[in-house]
Amino acid sequence: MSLKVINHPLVQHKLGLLREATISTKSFRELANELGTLLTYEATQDFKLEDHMIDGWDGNPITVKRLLGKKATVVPILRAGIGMLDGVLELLPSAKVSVVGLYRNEETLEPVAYFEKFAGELEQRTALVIDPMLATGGTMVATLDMLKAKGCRDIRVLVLVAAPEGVEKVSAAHPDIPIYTAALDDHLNEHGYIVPGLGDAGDKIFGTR
Ligand SMILES: O=P(O)(O)OC[C@H]1O[C@H](OP(=O)(O)OP(=O)(O)O)[C@H](O)[C@@H]1O
Ligand SMILES: O=c1cc[nH]c(=O)[nH]1
Ligand SMILES: [Mg+2]
Repeated sequence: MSLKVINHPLVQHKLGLLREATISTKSFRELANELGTLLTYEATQDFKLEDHMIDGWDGNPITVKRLLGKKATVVPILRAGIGMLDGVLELLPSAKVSVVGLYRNEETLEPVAYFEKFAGELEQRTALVIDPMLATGGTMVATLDMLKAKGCRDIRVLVLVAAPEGVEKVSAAHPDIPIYTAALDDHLNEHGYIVPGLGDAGDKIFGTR
């Protein structure tokens, strides 16, 4: 299993603000995006660099670093993943966006897929899959299955909060894929919600609660 809980003070502070019961839609959106940026910083630590020659300020050539060829795609899982997208694109402004739509059946907790539109050349891209919540893990496993079926091999998962049940399910199905999260929470309640969690992230981001 490759689970990386990001204990950076800024991440933990913002996560604490996000858990507040009376948080406004505006604040939830801002914090979800800011955490998306910070998780992206962590999840791209192994991106490769190459040397590149440029003209420096004084007219002399200098060697600088630049990201090596391999391209990225950000994969928000509708709806709630959209709430982290702007934050991720802050650091990867040229990344293509591959959108998948899945919702969780409220009774069975099984994922239902209803949309997919992937960027091209997925086999050459690093995919950052974003969703605020990893609960039972059904939605994430279905998304990772879809990405691998399209040829994508380098995939990272970025979630704001993960439940142990979800981490186990994803790790069992896709042991090669690292999970970056701000928190590994305690458990799922009888409705499949993460405790302490955030509540319904989609409703909070879209103001539909
Ligand atoms: O790990 P799981 O048990 O599969 O649950 C996690 C999924 O549930 C939520 O989406 P939801 O079904 O509420 O859809 P929404 O984003 O449209 O609100 C959440 O954003 C994840 O996608
Ligand atoms: O805790 C949870 C679980 C699934 N979806 C959410 O939005 N929150
Ligand atoms: Mg929801």
